[in-house]
Amino acid sequence: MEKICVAVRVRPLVSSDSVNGSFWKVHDNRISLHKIHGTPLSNSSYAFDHVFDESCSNSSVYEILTKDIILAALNGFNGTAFAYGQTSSGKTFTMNGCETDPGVIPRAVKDIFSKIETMTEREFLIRVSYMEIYNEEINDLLVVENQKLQIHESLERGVFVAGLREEIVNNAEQVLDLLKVGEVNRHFGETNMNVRSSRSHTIFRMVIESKGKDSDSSDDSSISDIVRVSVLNLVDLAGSERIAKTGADGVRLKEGKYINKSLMILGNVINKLSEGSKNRGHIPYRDSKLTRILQPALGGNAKTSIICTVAPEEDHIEETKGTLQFASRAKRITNCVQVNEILTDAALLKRQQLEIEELRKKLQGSHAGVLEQEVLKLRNDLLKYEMERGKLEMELEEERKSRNQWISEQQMKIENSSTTSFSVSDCGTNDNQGPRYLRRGLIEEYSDINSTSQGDIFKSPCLKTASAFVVKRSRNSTLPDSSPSLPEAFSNVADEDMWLKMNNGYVADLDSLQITPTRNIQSFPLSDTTPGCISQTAKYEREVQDLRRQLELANEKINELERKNSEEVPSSKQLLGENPDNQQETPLIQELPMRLSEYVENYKDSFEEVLSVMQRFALDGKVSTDKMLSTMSEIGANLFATLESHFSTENYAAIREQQKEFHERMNNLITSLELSESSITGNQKRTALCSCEHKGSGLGGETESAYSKDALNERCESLERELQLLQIERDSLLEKFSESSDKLAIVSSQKENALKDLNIEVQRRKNLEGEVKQFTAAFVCRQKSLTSLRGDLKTKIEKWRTQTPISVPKSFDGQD
Ligand SMILES: Nc1ncnc2c1ncn2[C@@H]1O[C@H](COP(=O)(O)OP(=O)(O)OP(=O)(O)O)[C@@H](O)[C@H]1O
Repeated sequence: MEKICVAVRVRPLVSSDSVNGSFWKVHDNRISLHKIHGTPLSNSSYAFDHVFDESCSNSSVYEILTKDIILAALNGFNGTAFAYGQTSSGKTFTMNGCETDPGVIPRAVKDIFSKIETMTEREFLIRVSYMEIYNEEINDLLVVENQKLQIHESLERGVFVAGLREEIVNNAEQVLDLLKVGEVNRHFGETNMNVRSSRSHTIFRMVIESKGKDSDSSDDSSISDIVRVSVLNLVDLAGSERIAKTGADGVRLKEGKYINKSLMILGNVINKLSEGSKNRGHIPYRDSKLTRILQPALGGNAKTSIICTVAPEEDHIEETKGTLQFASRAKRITNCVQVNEILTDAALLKRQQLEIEELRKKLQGSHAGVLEQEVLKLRNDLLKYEMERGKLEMELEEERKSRNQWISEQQMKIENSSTTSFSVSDCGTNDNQGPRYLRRGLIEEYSDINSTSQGDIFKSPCLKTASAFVVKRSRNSTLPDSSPSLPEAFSNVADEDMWLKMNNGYVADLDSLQITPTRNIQSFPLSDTTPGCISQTAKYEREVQDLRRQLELANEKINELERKNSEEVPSSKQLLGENPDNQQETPLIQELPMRLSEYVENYKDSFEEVLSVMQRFALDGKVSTDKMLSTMSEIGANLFATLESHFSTENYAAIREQQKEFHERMNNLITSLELSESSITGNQKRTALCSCEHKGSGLGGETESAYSKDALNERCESLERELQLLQIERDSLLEKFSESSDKLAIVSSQKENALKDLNIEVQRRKNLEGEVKQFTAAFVCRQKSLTSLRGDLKTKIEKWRTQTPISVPKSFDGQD
């Protein structure tokens, strides 16, 4: 922001008006109105940037006031210097000067060219135009025909006078010559106040274009393609005038009115501008052509200096005061000054290339490629981990399956072992003399038992229970003498198993039987330190012992019944013998023990076969406890039915009642046994699970499995841990992948934007190239037409010279 530089210049006294001398005194940059004898008047002192007194030369005015603006114009700043003041105050003298003291304009012209010569690093193109605003019409002072030109405005050129001739000049002389031409065409008129009064506002304009000279360096060349374009306006305004003083009439009066009107509008513009940006409101630039053309100089982009010329005479005090007030207001105006640079097509192209290069660098700088590679690597890693994870999951699944299978097998075994824990009396003897033998067995299914011939099945109440042992009579073999005798009872099942293990399954007491263990002897852990396991096992053992006791009681009952039965048989026989109706049954009753014995003997093998089948089914897991029990009940019922058919006596009816009662009791006992078994089974399952989970708790044949199960568990846990780690790693990778994807998306969008910009720039470049071609073609065409016109003009001049006796002025000679 830069304030307008305002100076006041006091014209020397004109001889005819200088009787009373100057009423204005100049001191430094202050001008004051004095009385005739030098007494200062109040409220009549004005200060400005510069005040030039009467003795000041044009040289000083130029040097102090306008030289900087002129030189700034060479560096790309717009500049305006104009003279304002009443008529005959010395404006034209200041701007144009005289031969002995050239004014601002000729000095500026000379200075510009002399300065250009020193600025060897740049090359200049200077165009000059000269116009006047006469009666509010714009005339071209360099081309007489160009009258009443119009003002236009465009983005590229701003406000400009269309059709105004602009001469390209190479030196000061050329310009001065043009000035002379303009002076010839300018409107002057004689008034009472000035014999050569300017009747128009003149604007001498120099358009200075410059650019750095070409250099080898690419950077310098890009700078050199930046063209500075500045407009220097040197304005000589027409002076305000009072009609009464000037005595103007007719044309002069009309001129005067236009002059005053335009000056008044200029004053208004200055007033508005001096009010500051907040209060200025609308600036009436368009109210006159003068203000319109000077718009950039007034509050716009230009360095502006105003020289206000005043007449020192007493007669012009009021006009001088008006001028000083105008100057005071102008002093408050601030312009926004900046270098005007435009880009040539080449510069534009180079700048675009630079921008493209910058975009490329930006793209490279964004590490898009690196990120893409990183993302690719992460994707590969992720894929690899996913594959590994899948593999591990499959392995884990297999491990789980095998573990579950193992556990179910173990549970099944445990269940089987528990569901068949009941006692069996030795069915292989019919003399009731054999030892009571407590045994646990494995019986699960008896699916084919029904298909077996019922007649071949040993139908005995004893078969309600089953043994895990194949019991065979070793008819032709003798047991070793060293066979141990079976203890009456075991404290627990483990002891029992241990005993069997140690004695290879042979029992000396069962001298007529060979007992072969058909299962792996399974035991429950003695060394199980798990409290839950201990308690469960102990409970289980207690329940088993209770059941054993109950069964022993039941067996005793059965024995007793059988004994009673045998005692009753003689009396029955007696009864049968006395009763002739029963004669047919007597031999049967008499033969009963023998036949029963035979019966038992005959079906012994069948019974063993049944047991064998049951044993096999049990081992194959085909027999359920329910089915086994129901089959046994059926066998028992058949046996009773057989006995009933043989002993249909009243006594036997009582025995039968007792047997029925026994049968019911047995059923009840079996029911309670089943309930206890299911309870035990549940406990055993839990016990087994506890045992499995407890490291090192396996015993006997199961120890290895237990250890392998532990290993499996450890392996599973390890795999699960690895899986968790992999999942964490995978999540981390996914997170990284997500972040990278986000970055990639951003970079991609940047890349897309950059590419879009690139395309736009390329398109712009193409358009510009097209425009350059068009302009070049138009320029060539124009040059051709110019050459043609010059040729015609030359011909005409030659013709004119030859035809007219008047000598043609030299200035029209030649190319001009
Ligand atoms: N500083 C000066 N030194 C010597 N003579 C001057 C000076 N200023 C003006 N004059 C003379 O005063 C006369 C009027 O000056 P000039 O024509 O420059 O006034 P003007 O302001 O341009 O008038 P107008 O507005 O009517 O054109 C001229 O004869 C001029 O030579």
